[in-house]
Amino acid sequence: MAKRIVVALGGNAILTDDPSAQAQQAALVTTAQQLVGFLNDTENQLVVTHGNGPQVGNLLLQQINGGSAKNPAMPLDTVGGMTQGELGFWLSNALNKAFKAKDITGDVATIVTRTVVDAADQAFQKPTKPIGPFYTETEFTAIKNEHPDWTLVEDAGRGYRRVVPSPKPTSIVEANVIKEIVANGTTLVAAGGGGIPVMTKSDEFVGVEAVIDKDFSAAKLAELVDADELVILTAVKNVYIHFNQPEEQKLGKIDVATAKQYLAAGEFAAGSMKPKIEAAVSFVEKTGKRAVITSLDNVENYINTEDGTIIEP
Ligand SMILES: Nc1ncnc2c1ncn2[C@@H]1O[C@H](COP(=O)(O)OP(=O)(O)O)[C@@H](O)[C@H]1O
Ligand SMILES: NC(=O)OP(=O)(O)O
Repeated sequence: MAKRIVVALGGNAILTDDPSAQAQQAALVTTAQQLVGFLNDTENQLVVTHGNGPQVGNLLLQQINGGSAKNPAMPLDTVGGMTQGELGFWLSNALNKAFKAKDITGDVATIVTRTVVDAADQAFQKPTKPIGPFYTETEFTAIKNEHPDWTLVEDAGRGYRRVVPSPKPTSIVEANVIKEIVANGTTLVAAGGGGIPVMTKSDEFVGVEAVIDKDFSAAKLAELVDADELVILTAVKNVYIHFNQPEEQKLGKIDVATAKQYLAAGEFAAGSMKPKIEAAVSFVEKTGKRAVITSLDNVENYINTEDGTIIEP
């Protein structure tokens, strides 16, 4: 049966060890070859969202370091929009290439997307979203002096990283347009980097300096475009409980109540698997449809065998 699918792409879909434009585009070519598996059923409709944490942080640094009075650094929301263009361009090219290789007809497009957030969101008081590069201890000290207003955190023994507020999406401005376009069979890249955060002020949209979690935006978008399935693609084929412990246990098909129990029991790491489960739970509860968490490498296998972590109503 034909499905409308919203996919959220994790960092490993785009960025390898090499942050050059060439390497990121090469990674996306492979990613797109895997993504088009979702179009094996030619009636399926596909919307792809993606992260932008490394890209938005890197681009912001280029702005700050290269800025001048005549060529000022742009604010974070605008830089987020710039990464939608950057990654949407690369991903559109990669999808067109994969379509050609598999004789898939249809158009590909990227839509600059604004995601509405709430000014009262507590996330503005506590930055949590890592962006840009990792810093060594020495770099950390220098950067703290240079940018005393930045919040930097230690990230799982891998170094220090700047963090910015990551409010929850309450709505997506372009959702109706996205729904209309995807319903007509165009494969869309949308809400990249979680969407550009905006608030409404006096009936106008204004940008907000934040980076929204793409898994939450994907869930919100999937809900608003009446998707049949939310697919969150990351580096692991399955979600685990007791992850990385001797008694770790792979999760296959589970119901949403069980997912919520595991969430409450603290089974999923904050900043990595927890937001994915929360996003999946939100979509399943709001729509009665299912959400899937699996790896890019497993897309074909998931489509054929339903192997992966599936959260059902
Ligand atoms: N309970 C868990 N089950 C599976 N993976 C987990 C779990 N907790 C943390 N992880 C880690 O979370 C990672 C996914 O989060 P992250 O790398 O932030 O996602 P993204 O793909 O969006 O960049 C997995 O690759 C895995 O290493
Ligand atoms: N915006 C966002 O969630 O980006 P990452 O997935 O790259 O952190």
